[in-house]
Amino acid sequence: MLGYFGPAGTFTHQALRTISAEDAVAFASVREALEAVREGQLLGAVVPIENSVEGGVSATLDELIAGEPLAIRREIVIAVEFGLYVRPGTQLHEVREVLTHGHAAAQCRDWLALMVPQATVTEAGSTAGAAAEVARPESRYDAAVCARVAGQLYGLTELAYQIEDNPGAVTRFVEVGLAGSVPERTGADKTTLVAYMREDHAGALLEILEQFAVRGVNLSRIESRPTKTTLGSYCFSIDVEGHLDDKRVAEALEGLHRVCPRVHFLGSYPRADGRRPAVGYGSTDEEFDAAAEWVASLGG
Ligand SMILES: O=C(O)C(=O)Cc1ccccc1
Repeated sequence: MLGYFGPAGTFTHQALRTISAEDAVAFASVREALEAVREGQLLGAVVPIENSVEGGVSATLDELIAGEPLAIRREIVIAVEFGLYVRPGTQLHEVREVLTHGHAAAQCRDWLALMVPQATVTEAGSTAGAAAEVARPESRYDAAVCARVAGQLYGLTELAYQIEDNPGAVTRFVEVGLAGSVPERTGADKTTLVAYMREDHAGALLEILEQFAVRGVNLSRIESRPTKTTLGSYCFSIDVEGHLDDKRVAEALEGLHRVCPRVHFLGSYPRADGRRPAVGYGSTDEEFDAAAEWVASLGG
């Protein structure tokens, strides 16, 4: 069975529904969902990882870095549209307390400031959790910013829809399982990894980037995250275009292993958009093989 960052009605739940119609278990936090995968209670879990407006979801990136190895085996990208939902009867001018997930608040900041300037916005665990809370008659919160399905599910009234400041925003979710088997290469894949930087070393970040650049590997995301040991100590969470079975990617990983004190491989998996990377000259598998054969032949 799969788990997801819930409760029912979250955007993560919607993402999960695009890949599975079977029953799934909701968890109140990304940590709890991933912990259940680590403990073997679930086949996998769907969690948010990146938003086109807000960037990486730090709770997920941090959880993937910490603890027992987990691996991403699929990505799901969905459009996110938000609405403002209240208990039946509440009018817009009566909304004083808004509850929602931090990413939703950030994506609707301008609209909320303009349309409910009198309101205070409080962060909830999730958008659907906020809707469930607002649905309680005695709740101190007047409105939730959430998906339309969540508003409906918890019996709320829609005061406004598509209140996001950046129309067309998408969120990327990943299905995570125990590390071990890597999905087969499709030719349109992504690989996620975490590289730790050598400390007190000039050019350490450049050294990491070089490993990809010289092998023609394009990056689709790179974010620094604190290692949580000392102030100023960082690692990099990176998505690259390609699969572990692509020679250029495998060689880049070997290079990282030589120049970084620690590298975590977090999975190779098919891209949601099916886009194949443009592999520049000198970076195809055939060219890597031909080069290796040539070097092997030199000794006679
Ligand atoms: O709270 C939710 O519904 C989530 O799944 C997390 C989230 C919040 C805002 C945008 C995308 C995902």
